Parts: sequence; structure tokens; C-alpha cells
Amino acid sequence: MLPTVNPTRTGAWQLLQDHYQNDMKQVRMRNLFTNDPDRFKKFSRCSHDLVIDFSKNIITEKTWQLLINLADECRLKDAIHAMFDGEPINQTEGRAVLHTALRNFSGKAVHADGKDVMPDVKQVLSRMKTFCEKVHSGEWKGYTGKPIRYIVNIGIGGSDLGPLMVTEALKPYWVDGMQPFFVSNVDGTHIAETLKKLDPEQTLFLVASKTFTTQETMTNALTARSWFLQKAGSEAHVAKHFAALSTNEKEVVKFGIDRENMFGFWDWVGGRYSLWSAIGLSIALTIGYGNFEALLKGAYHTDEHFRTAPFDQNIPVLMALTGLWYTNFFGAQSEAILPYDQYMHRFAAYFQQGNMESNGKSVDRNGERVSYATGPIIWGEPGTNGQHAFYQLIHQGTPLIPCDFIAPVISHNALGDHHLKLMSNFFAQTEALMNGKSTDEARAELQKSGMDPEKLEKLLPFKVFEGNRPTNSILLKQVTPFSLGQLIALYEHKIFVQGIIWNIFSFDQWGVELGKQLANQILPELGGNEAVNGHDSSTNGLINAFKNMRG
Ligand SMILES: O=P(O)(O)OC[C@H]1O[C@H](O)[C@H](O)[C@@H](O)[C@@H]1O
Repeated sequence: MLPTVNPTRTGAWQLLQDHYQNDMKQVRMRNLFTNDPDRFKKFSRCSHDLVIDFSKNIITEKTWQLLINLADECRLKDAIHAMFDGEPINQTEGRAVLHTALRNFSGKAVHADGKDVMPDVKQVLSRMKTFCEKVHSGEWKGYTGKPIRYIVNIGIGGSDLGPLMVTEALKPYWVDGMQPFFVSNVDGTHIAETLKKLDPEQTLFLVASKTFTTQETMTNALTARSWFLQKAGSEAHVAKHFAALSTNEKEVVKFGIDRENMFGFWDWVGGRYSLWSAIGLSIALTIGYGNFEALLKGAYHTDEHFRTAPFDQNIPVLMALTGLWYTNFFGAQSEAILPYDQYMHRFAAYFQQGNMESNGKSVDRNGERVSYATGPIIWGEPGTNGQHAFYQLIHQGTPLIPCDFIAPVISHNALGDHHLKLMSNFFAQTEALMNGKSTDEARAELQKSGMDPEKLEKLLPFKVFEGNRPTNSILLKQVTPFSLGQLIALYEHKIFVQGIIWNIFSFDQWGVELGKQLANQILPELGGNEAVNGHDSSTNGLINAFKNMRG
């Protein structure tokens, strides 16, 4: 069982409120830097070729100490142990939360429901490895004897976003000749446009669904199957071209996929934490099993760090606490994730699900409505594109938006001075966001341009940058399978820590159910000619307009 401490009733929360009001509300980060030449040293942390700099935040050592006290009062240590030890901490679904077991290389047992899960984990990994080797060596042949070239992952949510993000981020590691595709949307366009690019003789469909009942995935899988049968002619060929990644063997068999071609996982793997499981088969097939294993090892490295490092050295804990400082005391409502790496273009989208589906909750672990803010809105795009689009609002808009800037030191495509230009932008943005440009500085700059003084004074307010906008900077030596695994796990644990302190359940997602239920009710109403009248007048009106327009 997880502790159920209301964070606002802790002594630390009260002290944090006072600290915000009395010490920090008016503080200028600029001054913190001027007054402390060691600030970078004090507020940056390293972990295996990864540096994270927290110093450009509106924090002092006291802030972190109080936040750590808050974590202690909310019994974070116990919660971390409970997760790693396989206690059923997903209490509303009665399950353990053990994605860490999927990447556990300690050689020790990990128990869920009194059973060591590691033999099963290892067995699936070893089957995935053998399967990848067969596909890559050409031993696994399509129905006309040709090797597999196209991997089509059909899944949605956690069964799509993780593999898609990782295969994109690790494109430099793609096995020669392999080409992955991802189909998620039930909008027929997604599968139709994908199928156009495929040769059925060389295509392997991976039907990825934890439950194997998700409407979008099942619809797309059936469409893929009939497309394949139309080309291949015989059911007998399905076995060479369809595999299932799921926890639900019964439904897999019902769908017509051979048990032999099923790669299983378990209910203690949350969908949005499943890329480390059989759901990662599209990753392993795309980058090779060895690289997939390196990804797992990177995550394991973070797991060990998270499990053992004292909180003031613990990167995911510090990420979580620093984020929470803005959500709960500064009233920040969103956080931007800004990778300065084109390959990582789906990273923010991935953690939109990771974070918002986990911590987008307003009922606490006692079943009571919370009286404080929980999960922030997560968004972001790669730099430098974002700079020419939405950074205006981050620099000069009204909301406070804490940002994570992420960049590799070594680019896979340094191309002359491309990478140095990219990195100069990376460094410049966080400096600009922190320092801003004061009225005096803006005036001096305009004066230099020789502007007429009257015009200058009118223009001045628009040229001022308040600054004091917080950022974390994360430098990875290079985006490799290991470092990406490490980074993803940091964010996963950040989400966990915040969920614990907010006293919410981070591993269920009841909020996605209502819409699904209603869609199932509405689907049959869309056929036939009779007018629909069972909903509110807006929904009735829209459905009837749809039916009329459709003719
Ligand atoms: O893997 P599946 O069972 O098909 O689920 C796919 C996705 O759909 C659900 O609605 C949940 O919101 C997600 O957490 C999940 O990842």
C-alpha cells in the first residue's frame, strides 16, 4: 500500500509557502548567479555521460531542502521501495507496477503476487532476440520466400508512442534494409496511406495491444489482415506475416494469430511504460536486439540511481521536486520539453501520454478531491523550430512555462557547423530566458541604433524581456540506445515522484473510459436514416447533421 499523506498538511508544505512568499516570489535568478559564482556547480548533477543543470531555476539550496523535506514527509522512500519490490501500488486496478523488472539486470528475483517475474521476463526477451536474429538474417521468410523488410506496428497510446518515439530517436542505428511503420489512428487514412508503401511479401505486421481489445488497433489489424489476404491469397500465409504483442492470449488466438507468434507481457506493465516489454519488438526489429538491450541497460542504470541515490543527488527526484515547485507554488500549468535533436522529435509527444495520463488526476489516494494542482500540461517540439514559432510566448507571454532543454554533445550529423549553430541556440535560449533584457539594457541597445528618442521610449516596453523564466538543461554525450534509455527512465521516475507527493494514483487511467463507452453507443446510431434524439441537443444536432450531409 502506498502512503496517503495530503502534501498540503505537511510541515514542509507550510514552510514552502512561506519560503515562496517571503524569499522567492521576487527573487531574480540573475542576482542569484551574481551572488554565487558556484551556482552551476551546486545545482548541476551528472550521471553516466549525462549532465543536468538545474541552476537556471528560481531556487536556492533552502528551496531544495524544503522540497526534499516534503518528499520525506510524503514518505517517498517507502513508495520507491514499494514500486521496485512489486507491491500492488496500482491500487485501483489491484496490480504491481514493475516496468523496472523488464530492464532489471541485477540477476536477483523480483516478485509480483508472490512469484518471481524474472524468469518470464527473460524468456520473452530471449524469444524476441531469436526472432530478431531470424528476421535480420533472412531465415524468417515471407510467403514467397523473400526476407522481411517492412515492420508495421499496429497499436495506439502506449502501444504506439514509445516504439515510434524510440525508433525515430535511434534512426542512426537502424538495421540495414529494415523500415518501420506505425499505424495508430482509426482514421482509415493512416492505414491506407501506410499500406500503399508496403510490399505484402516482405511485410511483418505487429499487432501491439496490451488488452487486444482496443477499437482502433483491432480495426486497423483487421484491415491489414484483409489487405494481406487479398494479396497473399491464403490464410496459411498469415503466420509468416502477423505477430501479436499482448497480455491477452485468448483474444490473440481468437484474432487468428498463432500462439507461436505471440510475445507476451503482464498486467504489471502499464501501457505507457511498456516499450521495455514485448511492445518494444518493433524497436528491436528496427535497431537490432543488441541495441534494444542497450536501451534497457540505460534505463536500468537510471533505475539503480533512482533507487539508491540520496534525494539531493537523485536526478529524477530533483526533476520532480523542481517541477512541483512551479506547479504548486508559482501556479505554472504547463511544462515544455524541447529537444535540440531532430531525431527526438516525438519525445515530447511520448511524455504527453507518460505524464498527463499518469498524473492528470483530481482525486487523491483517499478518494477525495485534491485541493492543489496536480499534473501539468506537457508539450513541446524540437529546437530550433520552436524558436521560430511558440518561444515568443515562453519569453514574453503571461504564463510561466518551465522548460527542459535537451541536447546531445555529439551529433549524428554534425555537418560542418550545423551542430555548433544548433548548440549556440540551445545555450542562448536558456541564458535569454533566465537573464531577460531589462528596460535599461533595452534602452541602451536602441540608443546605439541611433533611434529618435521619442520613438525609442514608445517602442521600449515591447523590447523588454522580464527574464526569470526557469529552465533545466540536459546534455547527453550522444543520443545512443543507452543514453536514450537512461533519459526516458529519468522522466518516468519524475512522474512517479510527483504522483506520490500529490497523493494520486499515477498508474490507472479511468479518465479515458467515458469517451470510449459513448463512442460505442453512438457507433450503431450512425447507420440508418432515422434521426437520433437520445442525447443532448448539441450531440443530437451534430449526429443528425452528419447523417444528413452523408446522405
Ligand atoms: O495496448 P492497448 O490495450 O491497446 O491500449 C492502448 C492505449 O489505450 C488506452 O485507452 C489507454 O488510454 C492507454 O493507456 C493505452 O496505452
